[in-house]
Amino acid sequence: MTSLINVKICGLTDPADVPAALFAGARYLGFVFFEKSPRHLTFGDAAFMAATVPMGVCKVALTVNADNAMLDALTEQVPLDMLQLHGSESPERVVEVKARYGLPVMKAIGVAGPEDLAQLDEYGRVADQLLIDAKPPRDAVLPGGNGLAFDWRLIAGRRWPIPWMLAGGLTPENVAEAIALTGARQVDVSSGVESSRGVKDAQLIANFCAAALGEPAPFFD
Ligand SMILES: O=C(O)c1ccccc1NCC(=O)[C@H](O)[C@H](O)COP(=O)(O)O
Repeated sequence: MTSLINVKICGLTDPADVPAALFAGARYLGFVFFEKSPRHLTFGDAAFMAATVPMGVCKVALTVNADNAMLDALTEQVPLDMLQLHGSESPERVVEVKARYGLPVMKAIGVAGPEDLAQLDEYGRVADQLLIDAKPPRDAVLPGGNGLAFDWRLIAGRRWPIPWMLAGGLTPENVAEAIALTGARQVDVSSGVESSRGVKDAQLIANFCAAALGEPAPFFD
């Protein structure tokens, strides 16, 4: 039976992370292009990993306030299926990026309180998908990938204009509850499937996907 939940494993850093995520059933793989991140990839490394991803699995490039020169080089050198804009890109910039690269755009929105929810409708008019993440702390180095959750009750029962993904502090232990509470049909994880910062763990990836998909987790010896 096909599961109704799509999982995105974000911040793959090792070529072995690709088969680990695919075996676990992930439908989206995220590659980070942000130099301050422990998950940052060169275009060459990302292209090598992306070449091993079968059709039907979405290769997502995550960028932060990237300019056209950076995105031109990225899209020329790495085969991609989606761009994730994880900075303070305006709705106008989302429209521009969609038109220039012809790729679907997922806009990340940081949520900490009810005041952050108005922008969901605004970006819902221009993006192809939304990624609803925890707003980073004021002094955070990274705008995402911090392993922090937000209060899921803020978005429980919400009506969504476009497909969306729940992110932020998800783990194998809490993802089923997060899905039940928010009604998310897509979930994203990075820190929650790492053995140390920036290092993905095949068992944790399997545990996360199994918990999200409502299946028993396989055990790797
Ligand atoms: O993951 C990063 O290093 C990163 C760096 C810069 C901007 C965004 C980043 N990650 C964004 C993601 O899509 C993460 O998967 C999402 O924030 C959830 O992360 P986590 O809370 O660690 O599961």
